[in-house]
Amino acid sequence: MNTVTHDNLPWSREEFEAKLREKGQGYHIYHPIHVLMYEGKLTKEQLQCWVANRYYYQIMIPQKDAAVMSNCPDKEVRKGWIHRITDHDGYDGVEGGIEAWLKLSEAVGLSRDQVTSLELVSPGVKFAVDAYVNFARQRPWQESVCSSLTELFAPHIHQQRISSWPAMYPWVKEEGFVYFKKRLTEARRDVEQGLGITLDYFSVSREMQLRALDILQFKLDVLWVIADAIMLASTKIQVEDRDYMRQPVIKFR
Ligand SMILES: O=C(O)c1cc(C(=O)O)c2c(n1)C(=O)C(=O)c1cc(C(=O)O)[nH]c1-2
Repeated sequence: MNTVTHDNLPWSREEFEAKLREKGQGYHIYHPIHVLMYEGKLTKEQLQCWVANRYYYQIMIPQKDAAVMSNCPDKEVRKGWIHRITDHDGYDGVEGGIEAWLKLSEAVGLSRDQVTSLELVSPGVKFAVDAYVNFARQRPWQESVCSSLTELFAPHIHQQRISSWPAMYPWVKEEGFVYFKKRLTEARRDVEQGLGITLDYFSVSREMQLRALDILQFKLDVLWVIADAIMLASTKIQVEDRDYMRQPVIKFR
């Protein structure tokens, strides 16, 4: 029989939320590629590589959210969740995030065709993004909701780009910032619903709360691996005296 001790009682909602927020220490804002980006140290080709690869994340997010909804029998939750799909896809003549990302692509000097063909997407990015979508397809919807909570930390990274890019990358056209500005409000609103569901569902036991922290770690890992893969795809690699020169933006297909 399990013994109930102080150590395995569930944390209070406040303590649990604080534990979730502490996970922000592992957010991809601290990944070298994002630090270099913020400091203005990426070349034009490297920034283009990041934009082209991140497009794959952008287009898969609505499919991920449709998977969450398809697993969720609760009408009220679905009513709150559905706008995540229209935020990205757009509706009734209103442009969504995917279109805004394509404008960002053009603002950094890429063509739409180059980006929408996905020919610049590295296999590592594809694997990582697909792992996130498959998680949402296969796991209970409350777990998928929890996995979206990296958005707790996203406004900070969007704000960093809005603040630093105009000075660091003055050649990026103004329209490029629309996406990041849009996400500032959208992410804050999304996280309210996601956090409420997570605190309710996982607070029944310490074991469940620890499971939530593991799920959030999985998502942090997805984002970290995406950043790793993009960094590798955009870096000149030298090993000993051999020069593994890759094109700044490489074609995989
Ligand atoms: O640019 C970023 O660093 C970043 C991070 C994240 C995130 O933390 O998952 C998202 C986004 N952007 C984003 O734009 C977005 O629409 C989004 C949706 C989700 C999600 O898990 O449902 N994360 C993110």
